[in-house]
Amino acid sequence: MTNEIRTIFNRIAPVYDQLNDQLSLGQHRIWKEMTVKWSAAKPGDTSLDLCCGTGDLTFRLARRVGRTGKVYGVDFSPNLLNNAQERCKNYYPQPPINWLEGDVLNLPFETNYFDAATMGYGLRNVKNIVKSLQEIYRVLKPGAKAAILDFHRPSHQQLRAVQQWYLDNCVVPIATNLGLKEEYAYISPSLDRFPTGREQIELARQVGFQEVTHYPIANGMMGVLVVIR
Ligand SMILES: C/C(=C\Cc1cc(O)c2ccccc2c1O)CCC[C@H](C)CCC[C@H](C)CCCC(C)C
Ligand SMILES: C[S@@+](CC[C@H](N)C(=O)[O-])C[C@H]1O[C@@H](n2cnc3c(N)ncnc32)[C@H](O)[C@@H]1O
Repeated sequence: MTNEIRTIFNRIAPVYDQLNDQLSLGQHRIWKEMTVKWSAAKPGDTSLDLCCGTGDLTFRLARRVGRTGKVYGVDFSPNLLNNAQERCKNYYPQPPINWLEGDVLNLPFETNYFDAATMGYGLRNVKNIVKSLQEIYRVLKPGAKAAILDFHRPSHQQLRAVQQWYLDNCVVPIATNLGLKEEYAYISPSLDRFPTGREQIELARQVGFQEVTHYPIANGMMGVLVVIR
C-alpha cells in the first residue's frame, strides 16, 4: 500500500502544481495560507512541513519563520521532492529549508523538537492515521501547534453531491487527458475512507493533544485540523 501511494505521487509529479491551480481555481493557495496561519509559526521558529510534496506549504512556512527560523520538509516521493528543490533554486535569498526524503510515520527527529508543524493533503494518504498523529505529537514541543489541511466531506448533502460531481466529472476527466486517470480517481475512495472532522478530533484527543479543533473551509469541502500538544 505504501509503495502504491508513493508510486501515485511519483507519477503525478510533472503536472502536480499546475493541476492543483487549475482544478481548485487557485483556491488551494488560500487554503494553504490559512493552514500556515493556524500553525501559529512565528519568526525564529523551528518548523516542520509533513508530506511537503513540491513544497507549497513549506515555502509559506519559511516566509513565516524568516531568516532566523528553520524549516524541514519531509516527503517519501523523490520526484515531488526534486520539484521542491528545483523550485527552491528560484528563491533569492535562499529560504532556510532542509528537504528530507523519509516516511512521516517514522520521523527522523528528536522528541520535543518543533515549535510548529503543517501537513497538507498528507493525513488522508498515510497508511496509519493514528501513528501519524502520534509522530506529530512526539516531535512537537509541549504547547506547540500543528495545522493539518485535507479534503473533507461536507455534512450538507447537496454540497457533498457537488463535490463528488466535481471529482468525477472535472478532476478525473482532466487527469485522464494527461494519462493520469487512476492516480486522480484515487482521491474519491480515499476521501470516502477519511475520518470526518469530528472523528479526527476524537483521534487527536486519544493521541493526547491538549486542545483540538477542526475548521471546515471551502463550504466544508476542505478542512483544517488544528492540534496543540
Ligand atoms: C491541492 C489539492 C489537492 C492535492 C491532492 C491531494 C491528493 O490526495 C491527491 C491524490 C492523488 C492525486 C492528486 C492529489 C492531489 O492533487 C486541492 C485542489 C485540487 C483538487 C483536485 C480540486 C478539488 C476541488 C474540490 C473538490 C471542489 C472545489 C470546487 C470549486 C469550484 C473549486
Ligand atoms: C497530495 S500530496 C500533498 C503535497 C503538498 N503537501 C501539498 O499540499 O501540495 C501528498 C503528499 O504526501 C506524501 N506522502 C504520503 N504518505 C507519506 C508518508 N507516509 N511519508 C512521507 N510522505 C508521504 C506524498 O508523497 C505526497 O507528496
